[in-house]
Amino acid sequence: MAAPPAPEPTAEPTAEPTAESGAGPRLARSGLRFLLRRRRALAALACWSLLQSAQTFLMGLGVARALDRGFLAGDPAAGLRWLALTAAGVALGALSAARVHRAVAGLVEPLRDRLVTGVAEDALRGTASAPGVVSRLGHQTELARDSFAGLILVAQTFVFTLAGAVAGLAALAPALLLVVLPPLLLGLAVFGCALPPLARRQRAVLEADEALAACLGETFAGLRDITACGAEDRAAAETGERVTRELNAARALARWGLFRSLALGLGGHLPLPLLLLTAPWLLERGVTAGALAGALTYLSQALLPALHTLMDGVAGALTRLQVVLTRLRPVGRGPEACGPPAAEAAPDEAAGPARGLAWDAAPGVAESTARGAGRDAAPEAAPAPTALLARGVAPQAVPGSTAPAAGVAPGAVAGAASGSGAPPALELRGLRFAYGGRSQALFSGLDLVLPAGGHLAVVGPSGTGKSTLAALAAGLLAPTAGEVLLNGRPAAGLGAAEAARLRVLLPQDSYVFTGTVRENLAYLRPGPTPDAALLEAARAVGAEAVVERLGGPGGRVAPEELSAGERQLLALARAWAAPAPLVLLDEATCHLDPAAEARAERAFARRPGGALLVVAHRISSARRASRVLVLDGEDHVTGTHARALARSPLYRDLAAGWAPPGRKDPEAPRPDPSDPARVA
Ligand SMILES: Nc1ncnc2c1ncn2[C@@H]1O[C@H](COP(=O)(O)OP(=O)(O)OP(=O)(O)O)[C@@H](O)[C@H]1O
Repeated sequence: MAAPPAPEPTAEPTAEPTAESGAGPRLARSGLRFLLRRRRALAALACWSLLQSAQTFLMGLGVARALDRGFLAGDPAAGLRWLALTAAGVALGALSAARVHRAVAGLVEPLRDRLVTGVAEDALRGTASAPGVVSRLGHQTELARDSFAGLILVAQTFVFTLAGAVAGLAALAPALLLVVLPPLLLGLAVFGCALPPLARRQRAVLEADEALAACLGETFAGLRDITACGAEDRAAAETGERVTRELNAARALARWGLFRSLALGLGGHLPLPLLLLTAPWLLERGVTAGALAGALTYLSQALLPALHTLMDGVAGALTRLQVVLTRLRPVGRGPEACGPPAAEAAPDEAAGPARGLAWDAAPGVAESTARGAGRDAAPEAAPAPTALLARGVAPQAVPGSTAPAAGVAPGAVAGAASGSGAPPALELRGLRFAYGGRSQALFSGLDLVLPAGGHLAVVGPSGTGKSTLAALAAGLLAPTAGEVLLNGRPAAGLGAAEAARLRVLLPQDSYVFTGTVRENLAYLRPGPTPDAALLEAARAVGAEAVVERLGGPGGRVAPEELSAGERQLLALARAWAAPAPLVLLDEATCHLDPAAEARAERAFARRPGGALLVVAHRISSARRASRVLVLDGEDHVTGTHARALARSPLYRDLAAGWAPPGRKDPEAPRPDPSDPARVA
């Protein structure tokens, strides 16, 4: 069964993240309540801001009077006095700016205290993870404070500048207001309408960017597993989808950004030419040349910059504040990494706005879920390839691949038969390989045939190329010369997904991912798999106790809570349940004790029609195989255990101290007369 197709990237990002619908207005209301409870700080802010209004007021008035009563009236001294008064207003404004910042601090510091207290209390209650607490106590609360301060300053500057300019225009000539106010109000109305969608689009860009970053992080960290599972196409498709989503979100934001420009044009720029166009009409009604110049000063020096700051800053600050506050006290989900969409998340993770917002209450700032916390998620909670694997999409489901039929019994190998006529599971023809042109070749002309049902152990000292051989056999490395055939097909010509259908490679560090036991064990199987089949796989390799302890197929797997051996057992069960004809164990049982290792290897050797290549880290492992390949520098010896003993001094050394002579060997391999494994 093919996996459900990945959702088509939408032309426009979802306007409102579902779980956070209504969070904006609720934040605004609770923010207002927060401010109203601090009337003294508000009053101080208003008082000092009035001085800024006075500065604005004097700015245009001073220019007008300097012209009308000074320079144009032939009294330059009066003109200079008015200009001096205007300069004094500027000094007054500078003084008030410092006080305004202090008053703003009186409003925003309590917010930070409140946030810090809440996070600390959560940490003490043990409901927050350490990395999350550190980030929330530091970066996130600072971001909330800065965004809140920015919002207050932008709003305060605009309101008090507007008040000063309107008062000044009224003082110069009320007729000026008739020209200036209508476009200004129209611009503000347009901006007011565009602000909520703008903030949503800005938020969508932020979330798309975070999701892409999280997805890329997981993908890069899990590259080896992605390659081993043949999931490159899938990973590329998902990453590409995130890129497209971010692109679409950015385009949507840019489209809505046009309204911001329109609003600025109407409210800030249009009054200037209007004043010039209506100058004759205004002059007829007694407006002086100085008053006109003063009005132009108000527009260009005060209103336009204030509008610019408001329209540029408010949407971004609002969005940042909303995002940070909802994360500190989550009402929804954080950045979505490469993983199942929200609907697939565990119910506890998808919890909606059940809690209050960060403004309202110091205690109880909630721990984000591993997903909701985005980059704060405990790093160990979901190992790198998790998201890719957790999608439950087997590599066979990669578009374009030919998936084997669903419902293959565990341990039964799809398309493989041990009978005559079946192609070998693995064949190496004249294999030559060196890492780089100048390195010594690890293999030069190695021939090897591993038939369906065969069991080969690769042994040799460290660094002789055992893992390299496994990677070559898996098609993960390309030979310098010669050929690797998987099930009779050149590995070089296989797509990643097709190669993954023909072999499973288990490295020393086995990966399990956050999800259910079922998802972990069934990952390499196409289509739905009955639990009984998964339990059978677990039993076969000796993982039943781990599965039981985790709560059966539906139990949750937390990789960081498993020992290395337990992780290996789950990975072995997954490989055993896979329909691939060839299993390559590259020291994949190194964390198991000898008895557990023996049980797992025998289980793989018994897989009907399945071939096994084991990179052995214990000589007992080699003893169980029907053929042994001894890597000893340029010399390769292969054959049965007896033949290897006879022909390879190295193998004799490795086997020394093994079973005492004459003792019945419990690891003696089953007779395998049909196995034509050979090395030239
Ligand atoms: N990516 C690489 N680039 C260059 N040289 C490499 C690379 N990987 C491995 N080698 C070298 O190739 C040789 C064989 O490495 P390989 O890991 O296959 O040996 P091994 O027999 O599996 O060793 P061990 O038993 O210690 O795991 C070593 O000398 C190693 O340093």
